[in-house]
Amino acid sequence: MRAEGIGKRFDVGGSPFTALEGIDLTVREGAFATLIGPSGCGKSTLLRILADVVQPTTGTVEVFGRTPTQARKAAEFGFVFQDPVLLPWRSALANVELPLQVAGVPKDERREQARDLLRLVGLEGFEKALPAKLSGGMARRVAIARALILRPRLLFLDEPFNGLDEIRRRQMNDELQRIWLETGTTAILVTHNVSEAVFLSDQVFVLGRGPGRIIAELEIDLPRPRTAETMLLPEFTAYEQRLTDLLTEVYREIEP
Ligand SMILES: Nc1ncnc2c1ncn2[C@@H]1O[C@H](COP(=O)(O)OP(=O)(O)OP(=O)(O)O)[C@@H](O)[C@H]1O
Repeated sequence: MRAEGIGKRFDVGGSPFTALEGIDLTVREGAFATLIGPSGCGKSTLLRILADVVQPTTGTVEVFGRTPTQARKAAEFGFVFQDPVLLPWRSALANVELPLQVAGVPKDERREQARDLLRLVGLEGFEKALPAKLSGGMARRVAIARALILRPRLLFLDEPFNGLDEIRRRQMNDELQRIWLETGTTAILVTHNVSEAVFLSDQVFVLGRGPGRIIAELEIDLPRPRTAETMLLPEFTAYEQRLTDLLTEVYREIEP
């Protein structure tokens, strides 16, 4: 996907506020890309523009040769939000199959696909569980399974592991990498977490603020699948340090 000259102005209490300006980015097909930057730099807004949820004020987006609206209508997008937003009265399986139900897919077929996906996200045996019975990590896996059920070419993830402790977050990063490798989808993640960005990504876009813009792009060239051992490699630590330095610069610009 390619975005060119993306800008976004909001009307805040009658005055214009420029949230994003001059954003150019290209995410390779099949890559795992991450947007990282300080709070309020426009990461979520940019993700929503790429996903056709919000319209840009300037610029264009092209997704596999289509406009974002065409791609969204062709069900090429999957979305995982910060909050898993599961329907509390539906079982894990029924939550995952919902997009297929809406699309009118017969019951047996959608059940089978939902079951396969729950297995893929490591929740075999929890098909009948209601969301209230699931841990935070499990609920997020259900949300990822639901986002994958229409077999999207592009998966958008907006801080999906916020609020999980460090160990759970690492487990979810492992799972997400495995799922991404198995499905071959292109993924775009928003995060604040430097290790998460390095662990998961092929491409990292660092955003600065005032207005939101891309200040650096980092290629993470580490073999897959990445593991706990990968995180101990000097190359891994060097990428973390480089990213931390870039973010420190950005924070210094905001609050010297
Ligand atoms: N609908 C809106 N109307 C007015 N201003 C908005 C709107 N949506 C976002 N903004 C503003 O645009 C800026 C970017 O917001 P956005 O949520 O995209 O940032 P972010 O980098 O994702 O932040 P965080 O990391 O805290 O989630 C913020 O200053 C925010 O207040």
